Amino acid sequence: MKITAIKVGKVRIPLKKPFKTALRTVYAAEDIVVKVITDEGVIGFGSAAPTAVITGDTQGAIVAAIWDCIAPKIIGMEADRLEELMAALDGAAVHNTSAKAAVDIALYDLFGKIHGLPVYKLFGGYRREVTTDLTISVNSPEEMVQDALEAVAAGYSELKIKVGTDAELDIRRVKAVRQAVGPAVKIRLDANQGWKPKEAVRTIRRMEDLGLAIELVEQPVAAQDLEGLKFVTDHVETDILADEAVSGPADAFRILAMRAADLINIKLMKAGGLHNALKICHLAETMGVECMMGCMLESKIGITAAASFAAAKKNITRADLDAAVLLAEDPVLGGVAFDQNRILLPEAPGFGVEDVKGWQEI
Ligand SMILES: C[C@H](N)C(=O)N[C@H](CCC(=O)O)C(=O)O
Ligand SMILES: [Mg+2]
Repeated sequence: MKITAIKVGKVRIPLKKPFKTALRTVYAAEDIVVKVITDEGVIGFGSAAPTAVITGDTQGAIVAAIWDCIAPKIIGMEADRLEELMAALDGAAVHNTSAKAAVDIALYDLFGKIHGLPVYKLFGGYRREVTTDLTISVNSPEEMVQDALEAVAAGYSELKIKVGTDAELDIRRVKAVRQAVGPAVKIRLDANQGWKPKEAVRTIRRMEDLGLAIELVEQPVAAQDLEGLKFVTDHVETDILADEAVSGPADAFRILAMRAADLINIKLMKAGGLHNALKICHLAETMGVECMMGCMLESKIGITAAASFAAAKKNITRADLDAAVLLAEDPVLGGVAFDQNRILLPEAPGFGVEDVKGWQEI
């Protein structure tokens, strides 16, 4: 079965409320949706989330990379020659990880559909469901307490609290949330690069002294500052998770070799898709480092792909795959189902994605 066409479109999905981090404020997910089509009419669906402040990829850049570099390589290839397809994808351009992720996701969806296998089984089938946290945007302590209480009432037992705008205020934010939700709720923090290394150590140690029981702190310092990240990891008790510091397997290798972080956050948009996520996961497992599966602000296509991978692999012990529930609408037909904090994997072939409502071809 040959790949005969790649179609690219976009879909804009408003958020239930603004999503605020130390890096950006977002009001809508602006997904790029890709359809890889075969001569027998089978369609693989993929998607990309333009997150320029993290990956450098804008909507325009993603579309251009697919049209100019990836599509000319992929069209005409056999749809089930995955190894050759992934080599073509990686060789099509350097960087451009979101464009590669969109096509990689579509190719795995296609492969699963051709062979009648859900992708979570294809990658190892370790679990049939994944538990996700819910992210609390960085706001005033009062607003964050309100959001945290609503999240717990909605069934979330793990909260990812955004911090990183002001270390003193961050301590008050986390203290207020901990007091409000009680000791049973797991709290992880994401500073999105907002602190300097010594400031991060001071802040995390203060939280430790206050007994705030923080499970982990994600990306406390600038993405490129690996020495700073290691300094923080070496000087606090709390686990440190590398996010923006790890895009692809080569970054993961460097961080693992340096022992610069205790945990790694894999995201398909940073890694360039599932085939590179697999390399990161196995590198980390080899070094005894567990991974979280994370996401950008993306539609249920990307979340289904990420959840399929998280479910498949034993070494992925945490999931931050809440993007689809932060959206006010769900235009994707098929894919994962949500039951409070549980993400249930589809048993349909591929990712079980059938169509996307409101998809506008570019
Ligand atoms: C949506 C997810 N829970 C999350 O927080 N991801 C962020 C980046 C998302 C974005 O800015 O689009 C992260 O882990 O840093
Ligand atoms: Mg993060």
